Amino acid sequence: MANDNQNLEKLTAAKAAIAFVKNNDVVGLGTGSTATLAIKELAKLIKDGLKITGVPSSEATKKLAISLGIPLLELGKVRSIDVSIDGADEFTKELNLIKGGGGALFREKIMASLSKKTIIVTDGSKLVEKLGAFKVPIEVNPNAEKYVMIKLKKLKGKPVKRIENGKIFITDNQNYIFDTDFGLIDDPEKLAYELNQIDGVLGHGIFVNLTDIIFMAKGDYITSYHKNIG
Ligand SMILES: O=C(CO)[C@H](O)[C@H](O)COP(=O)(O)O
Repeated sequence: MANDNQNLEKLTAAKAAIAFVKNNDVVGLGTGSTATLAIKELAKLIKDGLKITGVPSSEATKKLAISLGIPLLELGKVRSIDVSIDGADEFTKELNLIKGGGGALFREKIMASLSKKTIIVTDGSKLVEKLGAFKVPIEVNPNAEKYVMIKLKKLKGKPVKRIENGKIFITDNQNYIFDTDFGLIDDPEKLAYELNQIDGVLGHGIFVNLTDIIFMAKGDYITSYHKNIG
């Protein structure tokens, strides 16, 4: 459970990202508590006259955006997104991420892939030296449950099917999530590639080469991490 300081940090990071949204932009709307704060800030600007079209990355975000009166386009119908704002469960200074704590990783990855600029917003607890303390969420078609389990174990993963409130967690795409412990991950790009090769895996929470800027707020300070374009 986030404490008050963490909530304040999330809001600070969210506000820093909102400054990148311009009039008439198509804006990718992330999922989770930090993205929610960004979406609420965006809604305030819309009330003050900013014109944008949002693209939600989950059914929960869609519901929130509709309740705030944000005009929307479906993710599957857009060719390009100007800027997207989302949270993360872990990140490194190389701008590699683990996402999917909320189970929205597949649509979040499509959103990031369509985005000209992807901005990640976090409180001070998400920066790590190496990814992997947070178990990698993997979205699995139920028909491939046992097959994918075997494949993940071959990759030295320890998958656990996600349960929430005593029930099997079902994603917006009607799939399972396997939270998978790979230990600390030396080569996220390699693991991402290997997971992509498994039939029955719709997506996974390792995001490599998909982020442009990360705003992390810690206490009174905000730090930004930028993609190395040199
Ligand atoms: O990937 C996500 C949802 O699938 C979230 O962005 C991630 O879990 C971070 O959430 P929060 O901002 O609540 O800490």
